[in-house]
Amino acid sequence: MWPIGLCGVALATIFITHWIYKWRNPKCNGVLPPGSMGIPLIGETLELLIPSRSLDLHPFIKKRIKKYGPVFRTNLVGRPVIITADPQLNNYIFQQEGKLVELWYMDTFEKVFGLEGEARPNAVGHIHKYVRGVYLGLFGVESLRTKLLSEIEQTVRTNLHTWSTKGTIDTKKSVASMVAIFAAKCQFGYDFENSADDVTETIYGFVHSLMSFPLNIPGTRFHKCMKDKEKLQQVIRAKLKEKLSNPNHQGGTDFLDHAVKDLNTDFFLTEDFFVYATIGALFATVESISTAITLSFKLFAEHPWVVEDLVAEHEAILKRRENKDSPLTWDEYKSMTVTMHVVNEVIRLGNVLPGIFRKALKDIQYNGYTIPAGWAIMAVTCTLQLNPKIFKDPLAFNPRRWKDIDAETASKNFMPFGGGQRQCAGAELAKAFFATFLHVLVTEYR
Ligand code: HEM
Repeated sequence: MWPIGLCGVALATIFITHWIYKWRNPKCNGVLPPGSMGIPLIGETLELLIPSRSLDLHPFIKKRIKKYGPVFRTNLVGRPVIITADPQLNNYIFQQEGKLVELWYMDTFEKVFGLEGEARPNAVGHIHKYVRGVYLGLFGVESLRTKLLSEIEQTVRTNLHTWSTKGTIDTKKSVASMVAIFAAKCQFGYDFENSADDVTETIYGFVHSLMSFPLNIPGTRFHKCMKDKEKLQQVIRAKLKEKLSNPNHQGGTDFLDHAVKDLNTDFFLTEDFFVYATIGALFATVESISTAITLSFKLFAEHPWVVEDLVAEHEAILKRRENKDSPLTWDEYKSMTVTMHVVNEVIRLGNVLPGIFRKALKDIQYNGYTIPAGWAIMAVTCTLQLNPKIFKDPLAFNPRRWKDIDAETASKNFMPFGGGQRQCAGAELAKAFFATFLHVLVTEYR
């Protein structure tokens, strides 16, 4: 019996050793960038998930750039990944959409946002064209000018008033709820004031817990996130059904109104597609804007002179108005130079999107290294924004620096909204929301 047992143990040891060797030395038709694949199954995920309390690059990335250079390999949640903080390679990758690379999200995100199959909302080609067109129509400059700017102002005024009646607020949660009220209204027609159910709590729960370890068992943060997502799906689906069953439905301007008009007119335009795309838009809006505004509170507390600059600009706007109580106009918004410098500076330091993900469709050669087909690529663009040659003393919060940065330098060295075909479709909305928030804050409150 003993010899058989020993043989079994020996075979298992050989198998495991071979498996670990293959894990650490993945196959490649060339030379892989340097790096480590971490421990089997989870790779180096845990280190990246530890939140960073600094405005600097995440320690996971910083440590590895120092050790391996700006392009290195790793493994995240069981996926081989190339991380690049090399601006030249990043730009090249953004231009290769649909050719050498395609959009890719972590497997968790794929499940959460329905990014699987031929009809996924993040597909390339005409699906992307349709989705992008809808987003830009809903949140682009024209929509902001004619409709959304005043809706943002109203939402901000109501929420700031509520905050002012409380002793203290949890900033991130309160800002996220404020953005969620606006987003739910303009994306799926949810009327917060006249609804019994508070969907903003559900949106916050979903958004807040998504960046956690994807372990879906009761008691985990991720499990709560999935429960909130299911509830959100039900609310959006019910809203869609309500619109579809209303024979008198007049074409409105939210995401679901597009669904009513376009449902089943192409193979991908299903109910599921619209529900997932709405959830994706909610996440993109709430998480990004609330992170930036929350950070601004901390930075303002440490730099009161920035608030003084803002007050001067906004009081001048009020002075120029005939009626001080009239709503913010598009021309006034467009005149906010100091405010836009503050918005840029907070977003520069905010690192709102730590990485942009793609998947290599073919082997990619770069500087003697090969990125193998099938591997994920995480492009880290915030190294550009922290480049001391362009942004002197890069970790200092100094909105006045933007006075000396011309448009061309900014376009090459400031890419918080990404680049290429996938450049952020909500950038104008994010800036307008932030600026309107600052307008109400500094003119009405101390
Ligand atoms: C400070 C705020 C924001 C930042 C820093 C930001 C950043 C980004 C970045 C870097 C990308 C490119 C992703 C990629 O290439 O894979 C992106 C794409 C996108 N963002 Fe934003 N975003 C912000 C706010 C918003 C808002 C408010 C929305 C509202 C809907 C939004 C919607 C989108 C969409 C739909 C895309 C995909 C565009 C496409 O694939 O054509 N973002 N964003």
